Amino acid sequence: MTDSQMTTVHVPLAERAYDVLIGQGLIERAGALIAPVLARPRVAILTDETVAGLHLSRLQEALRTEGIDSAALALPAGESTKAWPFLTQAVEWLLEQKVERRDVVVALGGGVIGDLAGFAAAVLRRGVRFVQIPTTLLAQVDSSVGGKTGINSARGKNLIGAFHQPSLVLADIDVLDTLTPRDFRAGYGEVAKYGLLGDAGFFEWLERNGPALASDPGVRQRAVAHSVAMKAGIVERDETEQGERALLNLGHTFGHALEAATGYSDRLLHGEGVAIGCALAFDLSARMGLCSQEAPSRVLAHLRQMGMPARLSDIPGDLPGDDALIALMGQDKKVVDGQLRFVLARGIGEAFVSDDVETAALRRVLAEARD
Ligand SMILES: O=C(O)C(=O)C[C@@H](O)[C@H](O)[C@H](O)COP(=O)(O)O
Repeated sequence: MTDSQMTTVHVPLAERAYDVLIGQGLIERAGALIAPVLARPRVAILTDETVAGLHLSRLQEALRTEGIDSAALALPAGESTKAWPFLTQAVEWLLEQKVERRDVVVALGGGVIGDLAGFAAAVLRRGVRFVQIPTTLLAQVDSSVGGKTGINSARGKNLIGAFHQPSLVLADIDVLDTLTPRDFRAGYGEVAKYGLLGDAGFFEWLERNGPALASDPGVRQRAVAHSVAMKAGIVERDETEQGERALLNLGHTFGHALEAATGYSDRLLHGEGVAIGCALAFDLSARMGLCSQEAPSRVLAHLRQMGMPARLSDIPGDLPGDDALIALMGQDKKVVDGQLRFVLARGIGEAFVSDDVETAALRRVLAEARD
């Protein structure tokens, strides 16, 4: 693919500014694309065992072609890797590789690897640079951009971490062909989120084009680029989530509680939790009289059209009761003075943050979503 077909989204954060490059065949060109951010021709790659089998040798070959040496560590795939023992393993390995302050760590993988590698880079020698090569739809449209890095605690999702911006993001949309249909769909939860939180026109476009995302590279590139551009704009205005950035958390108060309740297991992928969370956030908004019933109906219909879970009853196995779920929500990072804050909506594309949520309405929404 020529450069004219590659989309560049710039994240303008002064001395922490960087580009997100979105296009086809970027892994094959990774050596040339990464070289400008390197102080010396050597990188340490953190990846997972599944991604290593699919893409690591191509990446290392592309680096070698440009004279860049690389060493790689592959961790187990899955959300349970986003935990202290694997962070320790990654950091100790990076030290063993003698990664220096001016060196670059490369995160090759989905959100788990990107978040963990970014956090490892943030704490290694008090901070080294890193490059994200996201290999899932979710990581391309969301977690690789914006600098939220970290790991999970049994008490909640992403509770240990740091803001640490990458120096470059390479989103090669071809690699999404290797995802399982379930993993691809899970990432779609975050794509739909952008339309729901702030762009009704994009949501309408997704209602028409969403099903083609899995097969049409043009549609895919447009959806990824639009999502990244929206995120870059929000991150530019509110890098450390003092206000507007909390909108990117639409669906996450519910979603993170459900992920903790299911033990960060295969029962519920992060993007699936976000999809259910978005549906519930719109249900709650309608129940509180903030938006018409048409909005949650459209959200539910679209998630169903895309084959996504949207209710608590779509999660296999038993879930804890409402009190336990609400207690898990109490660890949410948006909580202020012990008060839960939710991202609600006045309509599609009109999200806002509220600390004024009636517990009765919340319980009603959770109860209805169990049926
Ligand atoms: O980048 C952000 O800001 C987001 O909230 C995007 C979320 O989709 C992402 O899952 C993020 O990691 C959640 O952050 P958290 O602070 O709520 O854990």
